[in-house]
Amino acid sequence: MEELRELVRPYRLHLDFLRPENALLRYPWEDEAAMPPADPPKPAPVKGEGLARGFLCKRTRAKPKPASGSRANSKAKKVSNWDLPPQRFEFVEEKQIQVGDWRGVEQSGHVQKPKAAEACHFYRLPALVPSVQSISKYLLQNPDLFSTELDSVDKTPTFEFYPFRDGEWIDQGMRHLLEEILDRVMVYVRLRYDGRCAASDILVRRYLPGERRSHGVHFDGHALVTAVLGLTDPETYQGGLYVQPGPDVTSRTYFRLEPGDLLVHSFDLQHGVHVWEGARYSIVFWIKDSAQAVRDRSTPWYRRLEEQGDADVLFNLAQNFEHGLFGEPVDLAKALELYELSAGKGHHFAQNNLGLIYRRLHESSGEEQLLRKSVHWLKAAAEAGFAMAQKNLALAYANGQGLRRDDAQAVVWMRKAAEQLEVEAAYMMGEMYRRGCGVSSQEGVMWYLRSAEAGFPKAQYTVGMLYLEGSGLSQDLGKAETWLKLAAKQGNPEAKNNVATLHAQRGEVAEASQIWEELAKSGEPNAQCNLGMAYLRGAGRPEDPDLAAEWLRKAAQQGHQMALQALATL
Ligand SMILES: O=C(O)CCC(=O)C(=O)O
Ligand SMILES: [Fe+2]
Repeated sequence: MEELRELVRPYRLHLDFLRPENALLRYPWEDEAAMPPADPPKPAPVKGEGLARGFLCKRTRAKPKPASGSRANSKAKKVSNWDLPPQRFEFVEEKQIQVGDWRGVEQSGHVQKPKAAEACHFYRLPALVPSVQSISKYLLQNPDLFSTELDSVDKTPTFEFYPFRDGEWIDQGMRHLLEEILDRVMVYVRLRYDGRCAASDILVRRYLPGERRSHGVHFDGHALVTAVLGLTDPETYQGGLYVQPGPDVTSRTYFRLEPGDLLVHSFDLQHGVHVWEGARYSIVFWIKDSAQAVRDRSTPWYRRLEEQGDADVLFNLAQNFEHGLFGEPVDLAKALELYELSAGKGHHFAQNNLGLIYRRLHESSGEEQLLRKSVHWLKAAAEAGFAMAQKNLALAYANGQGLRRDDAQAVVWMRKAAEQLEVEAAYMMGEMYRRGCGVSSQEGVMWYLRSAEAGFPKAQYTVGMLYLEGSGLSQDLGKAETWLKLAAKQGNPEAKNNVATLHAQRGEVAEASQIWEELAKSGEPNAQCNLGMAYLRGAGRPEDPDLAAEWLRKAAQQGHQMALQALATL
């Protein structure tokens, strides 16, 4: 055994964070009696991963923790949104309805649109489906149906599964279980919205501990109507589907959905999902205004409604023109015109998008006035309280894009976004600590933990590394491995590499090489180097100098220093 350890020792160096140049600060804040060193070591700059390219904060020293009893400590502490229980939406109106052969109750609710006279209406049909047990059983028995592919926006796995797509059944097992339910949903939707409505997609989502458990606030712009079927007992989890009519989290309320309850809303409902505790499953039905729209994958209702000037319609249509979606051509001039109209009506999503588009246009043209417009709109949305814009404004301050570079302001705005239960912003607060932007170590680690607990893979990886190193958290190899495994399960390549490394350090070289091989084939340089070493030393792989050289070369071509050194000794 000792011999194997000896063989795999170099792998330890491949743990990214353990390389001297990436070493984390160590502050003994866990020990109440101890104070941080008077002159703490400067944090090492870390390359741009995680934040926008070019992000590099000035190095600042972490401030010593105030001694207990000091003024700072005795100030009444504001309760964080992260510690408040989710607030529930209460339906007050209800009436008896008949949907085909189903008689039941329709509950109506609405929220006022910000800065507009209109309200957005939605409905809950309690117990539309008498039992969802067989569906839940099917989903539990087939966990692999859920995709671990990465979301195009935030690059984390989605854990979603489409049994029905573009008007066609894909999964016959689910067809058997859902066909009658879909019929019932459609009878209701046609009565309530438009007699020609047709189902476009059905999506099953899961939100499990350790996995992604939040979808930021958004519109379902591709569907005229969305219906969400509850599958999980709401007593067993906290949070869930929420409506957020205003720009900020304080306007957010959560829908209680018993298994079998249906919640129905239109394209202009600002909503999202955040699950604090427990596990939740849901089924989402996306419905268009005609069978033709399903066939064409189009959203014709926006063109029909455009003239009425609703800010949500203008925003959704602008997105279609910006990206050439749903049958519209890419037309940036038209997109800008619509975004401007929507932003002028106070639409914070439109304002945020304008901020980003104007910055892109500035980058390609060099026109200063475009950058001023970008900052104007980002600030408008951020000051209104919109977390996405606050995050973008923070990065603009950190990178000096259109604003004088200002780390303190970057932290202020990122903290505001993170306080709104934004898992990526929370992770970035941790990064800001690690990059020496003036976030205390205590606060930085707290944000990493919040983000990790909410399922954000990069934060899970980082928390794993903090436990491994005993940096900021007391060293705990068990917890380290648990967090690294969670991040690895969500596809984080560095975490997979380090889980393999931990196996290797215990002498479990077969398991280690297996993981490295998979990862190396996907192009991860640390794993390529480690696999090369495994072939070189015959650890977990037959000794094979040719294969060793091949993998080491692949890693070296990506600039991997260890691989370069190892190659030089061959
Ligand atoms: O899971 C849910 O309840 C809804 C998810 C959602 O909003 C979406 O998929 O667009
Ligand atoms: Fe949605």
